[in-house]
Amino acid sequence: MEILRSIPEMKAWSRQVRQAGRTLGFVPTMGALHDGHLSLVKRSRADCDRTVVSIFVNPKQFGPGEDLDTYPANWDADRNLLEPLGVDAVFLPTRGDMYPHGFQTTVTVEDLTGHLCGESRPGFFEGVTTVVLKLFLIVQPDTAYFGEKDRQQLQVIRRMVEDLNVNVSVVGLPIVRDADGLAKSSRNQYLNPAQREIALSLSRALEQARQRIEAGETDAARLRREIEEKFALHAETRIDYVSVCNADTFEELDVIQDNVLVALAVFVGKARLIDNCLIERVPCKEPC
Ligand SMILES: Nc1ncnc2c1ncn2[C@@H]1O[C@H](COP(=O)(O)OP(=O)(O)OP(=O)(O)O)[C@@H](O)[C@H]1O
Ligand SMILES: CC(C)(CO)[C@@H](O)C(=O)[O-]
Ligand code: BAL
Repeated sequence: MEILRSIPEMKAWSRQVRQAGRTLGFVPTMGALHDGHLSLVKRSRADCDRTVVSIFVNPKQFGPGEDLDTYPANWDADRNLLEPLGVDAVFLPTRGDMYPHGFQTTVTVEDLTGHLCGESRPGFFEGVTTVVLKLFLIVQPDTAYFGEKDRQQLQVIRRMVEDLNVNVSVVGLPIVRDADGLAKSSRNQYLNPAQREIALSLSRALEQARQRIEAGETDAARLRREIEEKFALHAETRIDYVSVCNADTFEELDVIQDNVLVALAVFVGKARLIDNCLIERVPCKEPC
């Protein structure tokens, strides 16, 4: 497994892959890897001749007071997870190389970022799209892999790729969970055992919401309220948002309809956790 620490090294490696006529899959991450990341890597390995993973904790997507300085990092553990999977290269750029003195360009995707995480984390998606476009231009992959846990991020990146004619296919992959339902997340490392138990409320609330929708609930406001009430029970939780929205535009719904996303962001202790559930078809009210 090649360890590429500079942008010129990464570009040269990628050029060789392309010149040899091989396809290149890319998995961008912020490290502290878990089975969610590894599912993206495995899919890239299955689809592409070569796979590169980047690990870069991107300061531009963290707001003031967020956890940039404490974000979990463990390069040795990450390396031990990636090597046995047959990853060909890991790109580990430095902050100074990615954002040298004088850097002043930002990529903005407009409407899609006005909801959910974009609304509660101002500047977050500009940080994400700016770094992802930079990474795409440096790595020059054929295909890039992202998780549905960050569904809004996935759709924002798809929009950017479409709008800017970026020559990368974007693949979204399902949320990987622990056996008890908790969505894998690097920030789960912040949770103590009691908080981890409380964090299960996210996936449980989403599962109950799915059941309510499948049983015919159409009132989005009532469903939001029911979910919010579940979290009111826990002193250690603070809701960032509860959304019942269109899964592609992220506009809030009044009446639940096909392609609905129920999405949550909740602080458990200092960990801000997100999770979601997509329901493509809701039951018909009238005979259909
Ligand atoms: N549970 C998961 N299932 C599938 N993909 C995931 C999962 N968790 C993260 N990913 C994906 O891995 C990629 C890198 O994400 P990132 O490094 O931010 O990890 P994370 O666990 O989401 O971190 P955080 O705890 O900060 O939210 C993203 O495309 C993200 O959607
Ligand atoms: C896509 C990404 C690697 C950009 O920093 C990050 O937002 C993430 O890990 O989801
Ligand atoms: N997976 C999203 C990265 C972040 O929360 O900054």
